[in-house]
This record gives sequence, C-alpha cells and structure tokens, in this order.
Amino acid sequence: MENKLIEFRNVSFRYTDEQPWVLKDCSFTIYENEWVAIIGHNGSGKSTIAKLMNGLIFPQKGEILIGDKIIDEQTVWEIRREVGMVFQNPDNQFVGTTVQDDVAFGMENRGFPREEMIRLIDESLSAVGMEKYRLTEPYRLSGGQKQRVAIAGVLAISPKVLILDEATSMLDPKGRLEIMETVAHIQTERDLSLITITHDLNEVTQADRVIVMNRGELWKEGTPREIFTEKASLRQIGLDVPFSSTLAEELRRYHIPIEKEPLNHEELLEELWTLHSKM
Ligand SMILES: Nc1ncnc2c1ncn2[C@@H]1O[C@H](COP(=O)(O)OP(=O)(O)OP(=O)(O)O)[C@@H](O)[C@H]1O
Repeated sequence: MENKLIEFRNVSFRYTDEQPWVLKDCSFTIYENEWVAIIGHNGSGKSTIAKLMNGLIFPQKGEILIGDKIIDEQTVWEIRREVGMVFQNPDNQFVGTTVQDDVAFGMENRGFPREEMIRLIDESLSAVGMEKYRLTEPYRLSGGQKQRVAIAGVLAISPKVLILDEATSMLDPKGRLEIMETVAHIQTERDLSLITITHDLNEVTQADRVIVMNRGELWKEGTPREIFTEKASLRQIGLDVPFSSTLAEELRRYHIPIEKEPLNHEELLEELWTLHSKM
C-alpha cells in the first residue's frame, strides 16, 4: 500500500457561522507520488479544499492530516513547507522585482541560508525552463512564463505536494500543454504528489485518480476511465466529459462495439482500428 500524504477525515467547513456549509463531511486520502485531479461545478468546494490543505483556513468539523501531523495553528508553518500552492492569476502572486527575487521570497521567509538559496533558485528555475530570465522583471513575462516562475518559487522550498488551483486556466492551449508537460516531468523526477484543480478535461484524463465534488460533498473518486464511464451522471451534476468519450457513446448507439472508455482521440482511433482489423 502506498504511503498516505494528505488525509481528510470527515471534514466540514463554512466561511462564517451565518453561511451554509461549503464542505460537508468530506473524507479522502492523497498518497505519495500520485497525481490527483479535483473536479466539480463552480462553487462545489474545490478551492476551499486547496486552502484547507495549506492551512490558510481550518475546518470546523473533522481533521486534516499531512503525513502524521494534524493541521492546526501549531503545525501550520511546518506544513506550509510541505504543501506548495500555485493559484490561477500569476499577477497576484508576484512579490519580487526580478524573477530570482521572486523565487527567493518563499525561502527568505523560511530563513534559508544564502548559499542554499542561490543553488535552489538555479535548480528550480531550470526545472521550469526559466533559467535565462533570472534578472527579468516579472511584468515583462507572458502568462505562461509567470506561472512557471510561480511554480519555481514553490519548488524551491521542496514541498511534498504541489497544488495547482486552476493554474493553467488563463493560458492558451499551447501554454497549458507546455506547463502541464513540465509539471508532469517534475512530478516524476522529484517524487512529488500533484493535485490539480481544473476544468480542463485533457488535464483530468492524465491524472492517476480523480476526485469529483458536488455541492460540497465528495461525489465519487476513481481513475479517469472509471469516472468518465459515468457520463450521464457527470452531466447531471454539471460536468463535461472528454469529446472522445462522447463520440464513443454515439458510435455505440450505431452498434459499433467500442469496449474500452477512450480518454483521448488516440485511444478511440486504436479501438476503431482493432475493430476494423477484426472485420
Ligand atoms: N472567502 C469566502 N467567503 C465566503 N464564501 C466563500 C469564500 N470563498 C468561497 N466561498 C463560497 O464557498 C463555496 C465554495 O467555493 P470554492 O471557491 O471552494 O468553489 P470551487 O469549486 O473552487 O469553485 P470554482 O470552480 O468556481 O473556482 C462557494 O459557494 C463560494 O461562494
């Protein structure tokens, strides 16, 4: 059995006593070295989960563990070193006047020695392909480059898990693809866990596991293929399914026996090719 990294135990949360519960009795586990995508309609509680994982807010009911530590006021500073987060809008995340200052910021806050900081700035900027931009002012960068720098800043503190909360949603398809390729590569290289909160189905299909949220409750968890097999229920809770999966559904209506749920067009073509060669 893999090692547990993050565990939600019957977590409920609301922003104020007057407001309704935003998360209701959520229990799930994230393991070391896995990539989990969290999906759900707008307002289903995904970003709230990310903020809870980083100790930006605390649950009123239940508990959250990182490794064997419960997140509370005492452990939160230690835990923030283990849980790195990158948000949607890169412009709200910049604090440095140059790229290297920005990457250094998280380390300065945590009192890293200077020599180690210099080494880690180099290492993390090259991990995201931004080593040439050390002295560039952040406002001169493109959206995708800014997100790379934000990721480098998080990587520099060597977290155990990297959470991307809609971190690619402001990028064009090419920028998205490039960032996700970089992140997937870093994840395997560094044995990180990766949690992506996203509406991008292409990203979801690449994850090892998917957690589906609906109205503050954990609706289902499973592999992308297991999740996307349930197309009708997903649509009912306001979620989309990959185009290849919808197309397979249509083809089955025409009695074309597509067996495996195709997660992308390559898999669908492969299925069709196999059927064709049996004819
Ligand atoms: N700071 C806040 N104060 C009060 N209510 C909030 C706050 N942040 C979020 N909420 C509410 O909590 C609920 C869950 O929000 P959350 O941002 O976690 O959803 P989400 O699934 O990430 O949505 P989206 O896909 O739109 O980003 C929503 O009803 C939202 O209005």
